[in-house]
Amino acid sequence: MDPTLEPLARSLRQAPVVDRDGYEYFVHGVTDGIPPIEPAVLRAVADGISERVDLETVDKIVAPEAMGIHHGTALSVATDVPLVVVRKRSYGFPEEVAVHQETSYSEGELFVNGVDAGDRVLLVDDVLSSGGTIEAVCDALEAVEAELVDIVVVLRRVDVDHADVSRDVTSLLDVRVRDGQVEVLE
Ligand SMILES: O=P(O)(O)OC[C@H]1O[C@H](OP(=O)(O)OP(=O)(O)O)[C@H](O)[C@@H]1O
Ligand SMILES: Nc1ncnc2[nH]cnc12
Repeated sequence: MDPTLEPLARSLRQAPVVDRDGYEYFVHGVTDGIPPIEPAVLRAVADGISERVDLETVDKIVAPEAMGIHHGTALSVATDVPLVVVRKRSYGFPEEVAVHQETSYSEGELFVNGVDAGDRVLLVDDVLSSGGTIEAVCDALEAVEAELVDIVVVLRRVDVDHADVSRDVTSLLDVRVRDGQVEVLE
């Protein structure tokens, strides 16, 4: 494992796991903003993404609300690449693209504004579970004719079926929940 990600891995192993209608949901600063996320972990995530993607080739970082925002922000501050937040609220702008989002435990609408045709985009999110969120945002980016440079998530759940994810997704760490605890794969 990337040694800079060791503190993140250690804290993940301590994360409480709660039941959301049968879905084992872990609660961690990366995915929930609670317990508090250490600045060193935020930096390690931003550094980890920067090491895996050539940010020189990216015009905009796109992050879905809510839990993509702190990672997108840390990366934007570190790289000077502008950040676009995909919102769960419509603004009614003529160029707005709405897509349906289905996660492992919820569904709703997502609204993309602020991405233009030809923009080279890096999509960043906290966690890939079913992949419904990533797929929905990618569909919206395709609709506005943005160029998707890469998709990076901090965590990929390998214990949830994401067979329907049609794009390559890079993760900093792969995790699963076993016996009520988060396991980090080496
Ligand atoms: O791979 P998936 O099954 O789509 O799950 C991953 C998504 O679920 C969570 O978002 P959620 O919409 O729950 O909202 P939040 O970020 O506001 O907590 C998380 O932040 C990801 O965006
Ligand atoms: N906080 C979380 N824990 C586990 N799986 C998730 N999928 C989306 N958010 C998650």
